[in-house]
Amino acid sequence: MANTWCELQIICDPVLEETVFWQLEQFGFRGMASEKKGDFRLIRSYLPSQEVQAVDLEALLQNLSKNAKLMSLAAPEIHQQQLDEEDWANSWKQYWHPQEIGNRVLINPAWLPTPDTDRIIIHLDPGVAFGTGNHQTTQLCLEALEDCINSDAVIADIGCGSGILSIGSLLLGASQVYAVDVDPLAVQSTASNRELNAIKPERLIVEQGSVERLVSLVSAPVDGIVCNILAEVIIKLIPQWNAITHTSTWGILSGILVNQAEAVSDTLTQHGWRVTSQLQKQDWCCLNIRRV
Ligand SMILES: C[S@@+](CC[C@H](N)C(=O)[O-])C[C@H]1O[C@@H](n2cnc3c(N)ncnc32)[C@H](O)[C@@H]1O
Repeated sequence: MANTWCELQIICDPVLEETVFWQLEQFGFRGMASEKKGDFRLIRSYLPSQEVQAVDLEALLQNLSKNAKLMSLAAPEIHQQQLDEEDWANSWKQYWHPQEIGNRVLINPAWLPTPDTDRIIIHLDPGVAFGTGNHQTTQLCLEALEDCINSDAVIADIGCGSGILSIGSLLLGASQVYAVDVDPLAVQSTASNRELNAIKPERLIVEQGSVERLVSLVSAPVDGIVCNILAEVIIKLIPQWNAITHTSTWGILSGILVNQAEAVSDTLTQHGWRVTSQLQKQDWCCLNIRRV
């Protein structure tokens, strides 16, 4: 007899999206996917039926309505259905499937079997954190990492999200990564993905915070920086980077729209960095940089 899955569909105000993700994760739901539905968001999430206890589900529904009420928003609309293994797999495939990135990396959702491939596999359960590999900015960073990483490199991942770039760096040959994120949920997600990829905690150190946290964390200047955050945030962080880098540290920056690249480049120049090359996917670009 096939396993069955519980699919929860939640239609809510976009403002509630993060709260809903958080609540679902607390309850143990996996693989959240969200899409636009008119002025609302439709969030789908899944849990094996045998793990669903009626009493917990009721508590989840009450929490979601309470949160909406506190923010004076309409209560989310919730639908639940059972899917058999095959239906679940089919519905899931629309949103999450193994994804090849660049020449060497494959992102595999944690709940799918490990594919037979020569590529480096990053096992990932992004939970609520950003970094599934679906976004162009993450893809650009992973592609750039393929060319930059040399063995023994120590790297700082600023804004680690799910930990995708930290884990990618280590699997591509880096010796150690210091990862930080201002969002505690991202820190949690990076730590659980570290475990999923059987990476020792001393090789991937993850803490809540930003560059100021790295200043006290790193024992020596890092060889590389990856930072996929929005351009305006990157511009604010650049002046702090000299405290954690040496004179030939390289960097990979994304989250930058093509028309923002010049402003980022100008700030880099003012602080002793230069752009060595630029990659682009649709409206997004990725800057390869080096300290001079
Ligand atoms: C676009 S996501 C990138 C996630 C992942 N590194 C990737 O490439 O897919 C940006 C992340 O940066 C974090 N963040 C935003 N501002 C930050 C800051 N000033 N310092 C550190 N992290 C920050 C966010 O919480 C978010 O997790």
